[in-house]
Amino acid sequence: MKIGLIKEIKVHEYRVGLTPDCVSAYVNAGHTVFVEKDAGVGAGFENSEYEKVGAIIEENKQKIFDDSEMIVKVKEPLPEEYDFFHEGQILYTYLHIAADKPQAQMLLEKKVKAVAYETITSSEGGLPCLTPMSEIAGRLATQEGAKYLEKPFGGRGVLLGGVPGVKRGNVVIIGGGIVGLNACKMAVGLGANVTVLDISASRLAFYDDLFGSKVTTLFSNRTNIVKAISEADLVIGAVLIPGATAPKLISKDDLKLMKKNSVIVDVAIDQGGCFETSKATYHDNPTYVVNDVVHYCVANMPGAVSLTSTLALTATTLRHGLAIANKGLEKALADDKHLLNGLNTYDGKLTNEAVAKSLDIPYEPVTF
Ligand SMILES: NC(=O)C1=CN([C@@H]2O[C@H](COP(=O)(O)OP(=O)(O)OC[C@H]3O[C@@H](n4cnc5c(N)ncnc54)[C@H](O)[C@@H]3O)[C@@H](O)[C@H]2O)C=CC1
Ligand SMILES: CC(=O)C(=O)O
Ligand SMILES: [Mg+2]
Repeated sequence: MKIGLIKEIKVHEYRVGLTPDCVSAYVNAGHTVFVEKDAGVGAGFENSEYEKVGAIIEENKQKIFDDSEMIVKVKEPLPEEYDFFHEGQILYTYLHIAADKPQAQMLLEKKVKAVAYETITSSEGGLPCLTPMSEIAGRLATQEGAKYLEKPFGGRGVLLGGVPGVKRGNVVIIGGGIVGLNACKMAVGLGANVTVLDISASRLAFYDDLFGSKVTTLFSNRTNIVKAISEADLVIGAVLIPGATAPKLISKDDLKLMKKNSVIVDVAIDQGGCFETSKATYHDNPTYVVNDVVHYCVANMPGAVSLTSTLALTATTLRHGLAIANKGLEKALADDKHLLNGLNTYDGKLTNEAVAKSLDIPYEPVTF
């Protein structure tokens, strides 16, 4: 198969969809890999390293799209990239289309066969190709939250760990999945007072077993959310209903209950965010203020730690990418229901139920 590796164009997105080691695996399996010039530079991989393992470096982005049967990326296509695609092309990347109707329409109109990393499942449960980025985003969420609590960055001037004689900061994590767990580990490590809210009793029990009295667990309901955020210095939004837009759990009015210059990090922003006031920001200007609450809503947080992220991401995406290349997409989907769960659009059909529901577009499952 002919595979095109595209350089990301999102603001301050430095990850790349394939490392030289990944390219080597494709080439050794008999595939041709076109690498857009400098695609890997932001993650520390030079063109020469790709060339050494057999990639063809190409400067002309349109030519790569024209010549490739499968495009491998990290982030969703941006509007400037829509015209590059051709009918029947395979796209293997994060899509997050539940909160991005124009992109969904483009993929449907162009009949792109789009496999989204974030809806691929596994036999052990969970979302294996989202997990590594959620681990990173969770850890970063606490790190960024701690930074924006600093006065020069607009925060209320609170050190999360406190010091002897002065109380610790309060961190509230809404959604205790992978992002939540990793945010929690970092917050506990910093010595903060941590509260985790989730709708899953078993998930809360897991936290209780893991952290004991270091973490307070609460059922995620209106009463508990309102009380928790009113006492918080840092609130981390980390809910997910796979494929769907995030539920809005905190309204603009609710922010008035929060402390002045407290901080929200809405990691769920790529699925639309779980705060009414969240809107996507970029690493070059990551925060804004609403009702005296600092909002950090970067939708590609892992892009900031591009080397760690690229190694973690590609370690999990390579297997399915190789299966698609080796068997052809249709056979790979027929053989693996977990990969089929990753399929979001095919031949003009929206093939993921949760995504279709969020977009109010008919769900048209496909079988192979
Ligand atoms: N901004 C960024 O750069 C990144 C964003 N993400 C996003 O972070 C979000 C979370 O991802 P994961 O932790 O991997 O998902 P996950 O599926 O592991 O965890 C989600 C958790 O939310 C809980 N939940 C669902 N509804 C809830 C509610 N009403 N109240 C409280 N909890 C609720 C679930 O029970 C689950 O435990 C996703 O939207 C994901 O795409 C992930 C990586 C990077
Ligand atoms: C998951 C995601 O959106 C990211 O890593 O950017
Ligand atoms: Mg994202």
